Amino acid sequence: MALTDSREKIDPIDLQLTQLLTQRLAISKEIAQVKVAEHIPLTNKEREQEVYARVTQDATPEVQPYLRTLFEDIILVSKQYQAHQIQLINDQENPK
Ligand SMILES: O=C(O)C(=O)C[C@]1(C(=O)O)C=C[C@@H](O)C=C1
Repeated sequence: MALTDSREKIDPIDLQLTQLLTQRLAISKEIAQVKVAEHIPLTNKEREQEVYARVTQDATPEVQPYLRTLFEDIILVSKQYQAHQIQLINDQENPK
């Protein structure tokens, strides 16, 4: 199969992933707002382990470690986004 054919198959998948990851980040932002309101820590390691277990459970052993790394990165970015949202809320509540 030609390289261009494979790349044409990847492109719509990237678009879907972008849409889904954007939705995921929007939910992450909602969670950040709840965390500020209810004084809950940003990181929940137990929840992260649950996510890794669920997303890898039906995967083949060959791709499992790659999915794990992907989701570690997704959660890392989710937490960076939450930290930024929390900072914005705190700045609004305590203007300098
Ligand atoms: O479930 C939460 O508490 C979240 O903030 C979401 C999320 C995630 O992106 O999946 C992010 C940070 C936590 O450490 C665990 C999970």
